[in-house]
Formats: sequence, structure tokens, C-alpha cells
Amino acid sequence: MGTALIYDEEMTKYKLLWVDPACKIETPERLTVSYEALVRNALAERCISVPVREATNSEILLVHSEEYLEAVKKTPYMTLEDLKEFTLQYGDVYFHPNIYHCAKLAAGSALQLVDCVMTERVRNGMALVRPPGHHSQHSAANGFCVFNNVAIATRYAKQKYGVKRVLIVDWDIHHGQGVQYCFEDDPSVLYFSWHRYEHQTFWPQLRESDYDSVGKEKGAGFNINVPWNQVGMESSDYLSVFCHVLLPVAYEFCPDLVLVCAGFDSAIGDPEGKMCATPEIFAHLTHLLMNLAGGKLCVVLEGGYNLTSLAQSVCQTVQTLLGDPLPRLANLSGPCRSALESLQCVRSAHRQYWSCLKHAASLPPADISTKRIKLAEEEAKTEVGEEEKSTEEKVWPEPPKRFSPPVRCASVLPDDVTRPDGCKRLGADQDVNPLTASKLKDDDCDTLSRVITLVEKMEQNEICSGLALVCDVTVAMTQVVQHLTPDPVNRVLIVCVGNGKVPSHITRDGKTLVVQINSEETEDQNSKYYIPVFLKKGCSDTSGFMHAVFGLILPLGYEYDPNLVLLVRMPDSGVCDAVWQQLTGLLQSFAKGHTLVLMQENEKAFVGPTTSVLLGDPAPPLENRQAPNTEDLNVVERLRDRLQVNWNLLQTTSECTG
Ligand SMILES: NCCCNCCCCCC(O)(O)C(F)(F)F
Ligand SMILES: [Zn+2]
Repeated sequence: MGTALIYDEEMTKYKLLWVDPACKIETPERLTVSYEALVRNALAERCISVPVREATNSEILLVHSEEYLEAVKKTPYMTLEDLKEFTLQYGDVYFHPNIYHCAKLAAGSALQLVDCVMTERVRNGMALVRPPGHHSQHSAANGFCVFNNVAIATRYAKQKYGVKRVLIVDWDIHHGQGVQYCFEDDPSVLYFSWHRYEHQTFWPQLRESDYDSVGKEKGAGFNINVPWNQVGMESSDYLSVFCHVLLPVAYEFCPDLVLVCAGFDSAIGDPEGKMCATPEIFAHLTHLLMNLAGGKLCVVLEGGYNLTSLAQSVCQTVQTLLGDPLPRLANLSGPCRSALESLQCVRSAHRQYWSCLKHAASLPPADISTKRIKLAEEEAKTEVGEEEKSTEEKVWPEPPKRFSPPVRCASVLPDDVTRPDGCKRLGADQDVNPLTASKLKDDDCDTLSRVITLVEKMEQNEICSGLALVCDVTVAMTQVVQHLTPDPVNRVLIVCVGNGKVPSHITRDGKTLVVQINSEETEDQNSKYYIPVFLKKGCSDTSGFMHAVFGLILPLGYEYDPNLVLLVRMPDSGVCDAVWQQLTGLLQSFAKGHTLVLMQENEKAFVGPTTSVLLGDPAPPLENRQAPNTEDLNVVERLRDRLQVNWNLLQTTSECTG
């Protein structure tokens, strides 16, 4: 199934007709540069073009009041003076004779996207729209927004398709208060937003945008606000929040549909956000959401005002929706202190609602609140100065080209195992280069030499990922590590699922990081590069396993930044199919998707499910909703406490930073 792209140049046909410094950044060019970049990068042609349509009255009334709709309906016939007058009743927004038409198209585009995802005409998709939506409210336009596109799409999906649980991820740098007001008492809609806040001194300066707005009544716990109290946040800060807040909760929530309020003013160079995360980050944020809801993902444009980073970020997002390998994120530095404070506050505020957070640290020391008040006073004083300070032009490298290797997935299988379609069999000897064959001394040497050849072709980017059935995974793992070209930049992340002895020499050179999830306590080889994760109930405990994936494996993987990932399924691991597929999918975040899966010969039943994920299909949703086993949560938390000295992305509290 493909990726939908919804865009129509009609939505460029409105603009600001008078002087208003607050609104001048919201221009038609935002849409044209985004679409033209998709065309220029040959991404638009790979998408399924879905036409826009106008949202109907009844669809708009799913969220907005009749009075408001009737008022907006009059704007096409207003004079310039009337439009200015009409605008005055709302904040930071402008009207235009054609904006009502465009607002109906923007909302209708989101509905078209929901339709083609829910009817499985496409797997996922993106709608390039303006005006944006996440600030508009029941009876008010606000912050460039007229109708709340994503809120309408959410209500529409529930009404028309009986969707039970919707996750809304708002990565725009402004708080989508309109969405929060819409669903704050609704436990069927989980709204997650991060936003520049600076202790309530940044627009829209709402008290209810802080981390302690967790939702109301039955909706308590289903509203997650992550306030950024400083500018300059980077990719590390964003990934920390995804790994330690959003993903664990999202997987526990188990949504049937995921909608993204995709604002790109959270990218580097944006005059509003003043953050420092490069456009590649959106490739990863998108990918990390793609294994939820069976891949049903609808991305709807919100903000984004630096035309260069906006266009690059839109391309990064669409290219990931299309299934292309992700770019590596270079030298992640770990979250800054302010981000850790926000992270700790959010986790503690939601500890009582989500079993994955029940071990979260308590609220940070009291001085945080007094500091907040002092800071807010200072900020208020410098507010004027802030505006005058010249915004130094940010520069960043163009995101690298993400081309797909000619072979997406290759396999080394015993002759009697059928090769899954789409997966190329690595031929017998003709493919093997004689040099490696001779070096191998092992009864399984034919298979092993083909595995080595497979790895060599991955290193040469001829093959993206691979899967091999071998007679002994430990031997195969050791051979692969030994045969990697001794290139100093070669770093291998090895994820071992299940019990079994991992040869200790394998981790000595520091060029190999091993994380082993098992159910037996191994002697505590406390080397930085061998991390045993002991789960009492072993790999069969879905919640504990996924807790280790989000809390340990993903942060470690991002910080380690390997150029190859070995996913090893130890004999009798007991890991269930769906969890195995989720892990396979998530590990493609690293090494540009160069994942080699090693399994024992007798596990041929897992060849199909594993290959489908390596080929880019979404992993099926995890049905589990039971709380994780307490001891296992403790284990992961204790392990994280111990390791975070060496691995910054494991941090979740601000105490530990010096
Ligand atoms: N210095 C100019 C102050 C502008 N203050 C209003 C900001 C509105 C942000 C709108 C948005 O980006 O959140 C949306 F996604 F809705 F478009
Ligand atoms: Zn925004």
C-alpha cells in the first residue's frame, strides 16, 4: 500500500491584506515551497495524489459552533474594512475573502486523508494545507487557524469508522490549545504536544499549556503537554521525550489511528520556534510513529515559517512515509538540563495514569517553581529587548540524500525454506567471494560465508537489510563481527533476544555494543558495552520487553549511532511474534536501515513476519494492555540509573546532570 499526498494550489490563494507584524509570517509561499520541494526531489510522483474537497457544514460542526460557522461564512463578501473589523475579535489571525474557501479545503483535505487510510486505499499520507488548524476553537479563530483540521478529522474518524482510540501527536512548536480544549475530557483521544513555553512567557502564554494540564474528569491522563522552557532544543531533546514519554504511553494506549499536527516551526532556523533540531529529525519522529495503529498514520501540516527548513522537513517526513531508509543522526549530545526538567515534570504528572510511568521520579525539587516565577519576572522585563535582538541567521547542512539500495532485503536460507516474496535470496556460491569462504572454518561454513557476503553487500549499500537462518546464531554473530572491515568507524549494535552466552571478547573493542534481553541473571559483566537486561518473566512479557525497548534500546541505539545492527534471536527466546516485529521495525531507526537478523534454522516460521517488516510493512499492533511486571520495570529503571552516567540519552531526571 502506498502513501497519499493531498495538495491543491487553491490553498495558496489567500494572504495578509494589511500590516500586522504578528501575522506576516503566514504566507502562501509556505505551501508552494513545500510542494515544489516534493516535486523536485521526485517524492510527489511516488505518492498517490488524492484530490482535496471542501469540508461540509456538518463536518465543520463536529468541532465548531453554528454561530462561529455562520460568522465565517460571511467573510467572502466583506470589504477590506469589514475583514479588519471581523478579525479584531480574534487573536493573531487574519481573514481574507478566500480564506473561508481555503479553510474548508484544509479541513476537507484532512478528511480525505482519513478516508483513504481508513479504507486502506493507502497505508499513510500527508496533507499540505493552509490555513492551519490546531489553535482554532469551538467559536473562535486563533493563531492563523480558522477550522481545527485535525480535531475535525478525529471526530470524523470516530463517527464514520468507529475508531475507538485516536492518538494526536502535535510536534508544532506552539501549543495546540484548540485541540486540547476539544478532547481534554475524552479518554478516547490522547493528545500529545510539545511547545515553546518559557514559563508561560511565550505565545499563547496559557497556564493550561503547562505539564500539569493532564486532562479533565474521564480524560485525566489523556492530555500530555511538554513545555520547552528554553529555546535551542535539539534532536536529542526531542528523541528523549519520544523515548521516555510519548512512545511508552502511546503503546500502552494502543491507538487505532494516529494523526500528526505536523508543524515544522520546531525545526532549526524557524523565527517562531528558535529551536535547533535539524530537518532529519522529522524522518525519525515519523518512523517512530509508523508501527502504531498498524501503520495508519495521517500527517497534516500546521506551522513552519523558515521556507528552507520547512521544505526540507516536509521532504524528510514524506520520504519516511514512503518507507525509505532513515538518515543517521550524527553526534547526539543528550538532553539539556531544561529538557530534563520538563521530562521529569511530565513523567511525574502522568505517573498515576500510565503503568509505564509508575516508576517515574517524583516532581523535581521545589525550587523549580520559585525559579519559574523568578524567570518569568525576568523574562517579562526583557520581553521587549528579546524582540529587538537581531535573529542571527541559522545555517545547517542540507540533509543527506536517502537513496534506497537496489535490494531492500536479502536472505540466506536453507534450500528447503521458501524465500518470502520481495526478499532476494543471496545466491549460493556464485555470490560468495572466495576470500571469505576460505577464511571460515566451520561445518556451517557455506551458510556463514553467505552471511558474510550479505554483510559486505550491506556495507557497500547494495543491500539494505538481511535475514539469515543459521545452525548457531552465536557462532554466526561472532563471525560477522570478526569479518567486519576493521574500519575505525565501524560500530555494530547487537540486540540479543533471549538467553544464551554472548562471547565476552565480542564487546572488548568498544566497536560493538551488545544489549541482551534475557530471563537469567548473567554475572554482572559491568562493561559499558555489554548490557544484560534481565526480565523475570523473560521475553514473553510484552510490557516489560517494550519498556526495555523504549527506555534502553532506543536511547542507547541513538547515542551509539551504529553503522550496522545485528538482531539476534537466541534459541527458545520465547519472544512473541508481534513484539519481535515491533523491535525489528524500531531498530530500522539506526544504521540507515542496515539490519541483519540472525535466527536458528528451526525458527523458519518467523521468516515471513520478519521479512515483511524488513521490507517496510508496519508491525501489527501489540494487543497487550496489561501493566508491566513490577520487578521488570524496576530492573530497567535501576539499569538506566546505573548506565546513564555513560549514556546521556538514558537520563530522565534533571538531578543527575552536573
Ligand atoms: N512573532 C509573531 C507572533 C505570532 N504569534 C502567533 C503564532 C501562531 C502560530 C501558528 C502555528 O504555527 O502554531 C500554526 F501551526 F497554527 F500555524
Ligand atoms: Zn506553530
